[in-house]
Amino acid sequence: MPSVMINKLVIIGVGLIGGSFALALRKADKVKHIVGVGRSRENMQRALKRGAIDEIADDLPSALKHADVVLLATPVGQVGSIMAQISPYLEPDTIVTDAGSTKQDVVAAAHSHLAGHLKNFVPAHPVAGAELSGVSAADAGLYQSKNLVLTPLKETSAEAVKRVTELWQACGARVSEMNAAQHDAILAAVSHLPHVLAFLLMNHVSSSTEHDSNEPLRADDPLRFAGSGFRDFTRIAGSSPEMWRDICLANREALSWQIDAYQKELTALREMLARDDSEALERVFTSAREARRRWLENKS
Ligand SMILES: NC(=O)c1ccc[n+]([C@@H]2O[C@H](COP(=O)([O-])OP(=O)(O)OC[C@H]3O[C@@H](n4cnc5c(N)ncnc54)[C@H](O)[C@@H]3O)[C@@H](O)[C@H]2O)c1
Ligand SMILES: O=C(O)C(=O)C[C@]1(C(=O)O)C=C[C@@H](O)C=C1
Repeated sequence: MPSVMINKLVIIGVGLIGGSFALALRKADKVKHIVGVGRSRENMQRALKRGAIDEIADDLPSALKHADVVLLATPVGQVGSIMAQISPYLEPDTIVTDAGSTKQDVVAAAHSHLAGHLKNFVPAHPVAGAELSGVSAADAGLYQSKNLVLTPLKETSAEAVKRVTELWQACGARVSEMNAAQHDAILAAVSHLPHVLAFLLMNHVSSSTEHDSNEPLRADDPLRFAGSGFRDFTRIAGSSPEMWRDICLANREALSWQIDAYQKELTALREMLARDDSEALERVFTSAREARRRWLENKS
């Protein structure tokens, strides 16, 4: 792999994901100059200070001039309007990629707004992250040994896919490809449903306690007695509400399917309790424990 792979990288949305991409490529010595485009001046100053970017963009036309690669790393609900804004200023050879957690919506937005640029558009999703947001949480090691899924369009050129693959590999990621619908169906099960469950469990337990959110927990508040199991299950309820609003709406069909299927599992378990069915309960828990053991052994 050549050492410097890109002269000018533009990151639109320099938060956890965009900032980590920048820091990882810098660490690997693969990029010369990084320009950040942001919404909050404060976060962009932080990105400069952390060394994630070299320059805060003054305007899109000058940011995009001579750009080799543009990464869209804002919440997915913003992606369509950003594509429409950048489209007039993209140079023919500039590769555009993204990091959105959903892919069918991003692909549809590209068809609407980047129609003349599809051969250089490479949709991507790093399956790595945290419940933290903003560039302060960015980490050069975030993508190490993590999955990165590409969902190229039929128009995307093999050369553009190769270049984006090399960039993510330089960040330490394991790159694979699938189509956008398959991606969204899989991620609904392993990422979107778990986040919804964590948010709802947190609300369910805390709303039953009815205290002022600024006051310390009351002596009889159930949350005072929540242990590490509750903490592990709800870690991801600390995630960005804006980001998860956009993900849930973008992938509503696959997510709704998962919610219905999960609801059936809950109903079945509720019936086992009602009929005092200890064998069925133990069977459910055993098969879950086995499935988790197999997953951890095989995921490497
Ligand atoms: N957090 C994760 O675990 C994770 C993992 C994989 C992919 N993703 C995806 O990556 C993307 C970014 O997520 P994140 O965790 O880095 O979020 P983040 O909140 O840390 O960063 C997003 C940044 O985008 C900026 N922004 C928002 N709208 C903008 C606009 N219109 N123009 C310019 N900047 C704008 C925000 O100010 C923020 O700095 C999302 O699409 C998300 O679905 C997140
Ligand atoms: O580790 C976390 O906190 C995450 O939520 C990361 C996580 C996930 O695994 O669900 C969240 C959303 C992304 O699109 C990819 C990764």
